[in-house]
Amino acid sequence: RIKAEQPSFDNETVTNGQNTVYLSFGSNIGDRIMNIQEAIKILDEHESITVKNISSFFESEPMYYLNQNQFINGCVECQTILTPRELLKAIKDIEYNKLNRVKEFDNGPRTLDLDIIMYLDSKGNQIIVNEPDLIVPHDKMLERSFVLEPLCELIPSNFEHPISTEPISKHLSAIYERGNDEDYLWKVIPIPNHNKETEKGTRFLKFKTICKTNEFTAKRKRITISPTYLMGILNTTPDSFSDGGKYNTLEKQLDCIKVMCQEHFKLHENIIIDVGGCSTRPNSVQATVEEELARTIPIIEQIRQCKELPQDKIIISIDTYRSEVAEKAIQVGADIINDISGGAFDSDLFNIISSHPNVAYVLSHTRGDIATMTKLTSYDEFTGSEGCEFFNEEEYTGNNLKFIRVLGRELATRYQIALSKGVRRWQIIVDPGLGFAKDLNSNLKVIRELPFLKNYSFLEDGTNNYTSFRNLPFLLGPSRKKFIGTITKDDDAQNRDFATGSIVASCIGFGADLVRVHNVADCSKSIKLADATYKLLE
Ligand SMILES: Nc1nc2ncc(COP(=O)(O)O)nc2c(=O)[nH]1
Ligand SMILES: Nc1nc2ncc(COP(=O)(O)O)nc2c(=O)[nH]1
Repeated sequence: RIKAEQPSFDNETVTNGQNTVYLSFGSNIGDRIMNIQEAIKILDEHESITVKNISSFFESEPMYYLNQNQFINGCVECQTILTPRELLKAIKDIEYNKLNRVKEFDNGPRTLDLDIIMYLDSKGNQIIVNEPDLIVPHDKMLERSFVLEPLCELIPSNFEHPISTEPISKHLSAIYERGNDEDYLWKVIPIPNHNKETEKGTRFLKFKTICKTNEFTAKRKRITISPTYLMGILNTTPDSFSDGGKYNTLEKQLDCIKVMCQEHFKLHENIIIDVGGCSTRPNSVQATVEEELARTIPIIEQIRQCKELPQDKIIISIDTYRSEVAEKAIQVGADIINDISGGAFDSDLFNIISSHPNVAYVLSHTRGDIATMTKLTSYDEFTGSEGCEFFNEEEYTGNNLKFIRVLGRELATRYQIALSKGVRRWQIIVDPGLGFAKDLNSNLKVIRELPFLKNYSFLEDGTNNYTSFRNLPFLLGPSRKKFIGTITKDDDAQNRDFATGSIVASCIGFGADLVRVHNVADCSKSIKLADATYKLLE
């Protein structure tokens, strides 16, 4: 336990301006996600507290007292004029009076636990408090991956602990170096639960990342060891380049889905079905909203009403950039909004996503629009705000990663816009947009340099706007795309399935967490093989 020296804050700076505080939250009773979302809402509504940033959600094994439920943990960054003592009173009020927490014993189960982790005054100085019932920074934080992992999503990797003066990211690496399995967390993305009989609350997309030391180079790197999710494409558009509208009736679509699932569940636990009613092929004619709704809503309803399908294993995404289609699809049972435009084609889309905090959102990279994207393939210039990039722990200004730095910064800009509209980090899956505003070489770099993109973070000059892709799952959609046909000399998209199986394995080898494919039966096997090879999953 770290004993802080004497309290070193003068009331002046703490009470005269917006202080930045990092809180950790945990819940392991009842609907854990709802408890946490409710607590964050109450925090933000408090007249003297503003929520600025929230980490992902993590599921973790209980520490200290092991005979209890797994926790959902995370961290939240707030601005407040409250002193540390006043803040403690406010969060205890939220725990005990607003969320009716009953504390049976120390380290025991709780509906909600909020702790002050760090407190910086309006000038950015760390405030140290060392009183019997209030120790800041939290005296156990450095032994808790369930605090440091989410916290490292919110602070630059060179952010130091005020007492150890070591970067907090180094303390987290030290925990992982101990190699205790219970220190590794599941990153969870809440999605709706449609099976009323089972537990209420949410289902999750789950991802587990560990730090492995390369036995030859002794370098440590983060690798995901959880199974890759397959997103199977259901094109309901007559002109989609790969299916030519052979699923143009509800019955045919439902039959296709039953076959898709039957094959897939031989090898995998669940499936994501991506329903698309408006082609996003470059230069394709865009369906009207009415056409898109007519092609997608009925089949989503049919899937959700089909008793033969195991509802809790079926996750539905809607491939749309339109807010009206997204809203309607969510109402009839979609779990994920898969938007190729990064929220750029419909200014109301982010509002829809933020009004459904338990629906996941695929934040994709593209440029321009369907008609212009093929011309916008130069990555020599930075667009958007000035700032610096980090990869892993180091600030990076090298030139050889220019493509990834430009791509990362454009994705970070869209990410910041999404958050400014109320979308939460815990909802986001990132897609670097294979085939969208990228030439052949750029598409191959997206795959080859994926590890850098997954470790990318960006600090905007002169602000605290820090965007880290740490723990955000990456979706790649290479299936039957032109860049494959160019290399394999297959002009007809229908002949690219074998090649797609190969490139899917490469995507997983470089760290893809989800892959979007047409041929589910074949790619199911490619994924299983790639997971066994790269993710140590036999
Ligand atoms: N995984 C996990 N284990 C835990 N064990 C004890 C406490 C008690 O924490 P406290 O010392 O802040 O009351 N909190 C957690 C928690 O949030 N997550
Ligand atoms: N998330 C995501 N969604 C997508 N939707 C359509 C297409 C265009 O390909 P298609 O016409 O074969 O569906 N590609 C993607 C993609 O790469 N990622």
